[in-house]
Amino acid sequence: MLDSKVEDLEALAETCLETAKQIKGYLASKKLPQPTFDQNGPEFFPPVTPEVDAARLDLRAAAKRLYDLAAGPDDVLTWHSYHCAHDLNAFRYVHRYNIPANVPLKSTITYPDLASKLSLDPSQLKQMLRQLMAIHVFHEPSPGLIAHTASSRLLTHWGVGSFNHFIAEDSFPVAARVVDALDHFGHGRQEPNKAALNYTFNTDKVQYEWYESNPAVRERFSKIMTFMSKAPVMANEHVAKGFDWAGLPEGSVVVDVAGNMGHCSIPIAETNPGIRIVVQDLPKIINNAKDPATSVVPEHLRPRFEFVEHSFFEPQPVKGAAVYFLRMIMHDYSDEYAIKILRPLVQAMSPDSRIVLMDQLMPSTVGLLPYDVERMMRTTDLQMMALTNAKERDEDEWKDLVSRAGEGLVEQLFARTEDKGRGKILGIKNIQTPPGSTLSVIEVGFVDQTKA
Ligand SMILES: C[S@@+](CC[C@H](N)C(=O)[O-])C[C@H]1O[C@@H](n2cnc3c(N)ncnc32)[C@H](O)[C@@H]1O
Repeated sequence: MLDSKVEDLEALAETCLETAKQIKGYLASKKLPQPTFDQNGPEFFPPVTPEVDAARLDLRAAAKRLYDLAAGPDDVLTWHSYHCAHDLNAFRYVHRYNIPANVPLKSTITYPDLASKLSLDPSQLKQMLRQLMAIHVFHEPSPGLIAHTASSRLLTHWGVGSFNHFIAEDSFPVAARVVDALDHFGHGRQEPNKAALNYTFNTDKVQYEWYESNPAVRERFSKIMTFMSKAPVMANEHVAKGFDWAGLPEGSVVVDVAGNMGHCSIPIAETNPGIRIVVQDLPKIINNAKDPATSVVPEHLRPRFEFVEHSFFEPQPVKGAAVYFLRMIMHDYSDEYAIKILRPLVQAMSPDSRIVLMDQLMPSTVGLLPYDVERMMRTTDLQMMALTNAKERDEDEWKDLVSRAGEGLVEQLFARTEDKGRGKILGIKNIQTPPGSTLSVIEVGFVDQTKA
């Protein structure tokens, strides 16, 4: 990984050259296409070896640092921020008026023709699209003619397009109101319905309830979730690798708490034939999950899956499960509410039950992770604040959360054991980050206080 302290222009340029050669050479040796902005190029960077992936991360980090140093200290404060604000605005315009689908894929269109097709003002259309052309989204093969690039073509992709649409239309206005929301509701509020989303849309509903009453947003969000669960950094396959599922006794029950359609438990069930899965979620989701027409669980696994309506704020009906598994749930909630979700689980646990959390593990400071990985994690952290007053957590924050969730409950649970649970607390037993995953697997159970 590129040393986050390197500032020497030549050293950075050398990293760029070395890694560029490594990547180009690898792609050529595998007869894979070279990166291009051309609309006929590949939609996504092809899957490569972990070494080439690491070279890509170094190249991006070095090139970005080189760019920033060459630009000077004022640029990030002035032009960079200026560009970001208006790029997002232009993306919003592009989605609002369905421009990507109306630019021909194999030919070009003039500004007046596209404007007349969509009842837009040709001059404003040109202003907006030319802003995006600077970042390789649409281009003009000759003056006045609009054509797609690889990126603008992807705006019509079900997953990437929905992601970009959600950022521009649904997140950008909310992000702009975070500070206003803090002023309005007060700093450090824990309630998930006193966040910037609530301030922006003047609603008391929490994020998911609000999406329920806005089908277009819900649709975009659910497409993003599906798309992200296929993205290599968040792929379901990592679930099977981060915890010793095979070490659970035959017939063990794993409760996938707020497991949506049960997609994350598929790799667990697939690789561990002795495990039964109970997927819990809200009624509408469970209806879809159960329905063979919409189920995502392969038919041969269905006999080992049970789908149950259950709100995680209520007492947990499955007692003494081997594992209570929560993927991407804690990061939706502030500490106060995350504890309200964890405590019913602790009350249902037996002494050897575990809670397995799968979420981001934030680095303890900045610069410890590859630049782009850290950027993704920090931006997600702020997105959580904007949506529900929540956050991503580092190891100390996870430890603190977990031990508070167990306070006062451990003694009752161990009442029938010889040592009465003396000196035990709910704590972290292990943390693993599967290679290539931005989510870590945090194993929680009863541990000796002295070892926590
Ligand atoms: C970010 S998704 C995570 C889904 C799944 N665990 C995954 O990793 O893909 C959050 C899930 O929490 C569910 N949810 C929201 N509020 C809930 C509640 N009170 N009780 C149970 N599930 C809830 C949503 O329906 C959604 O399926």
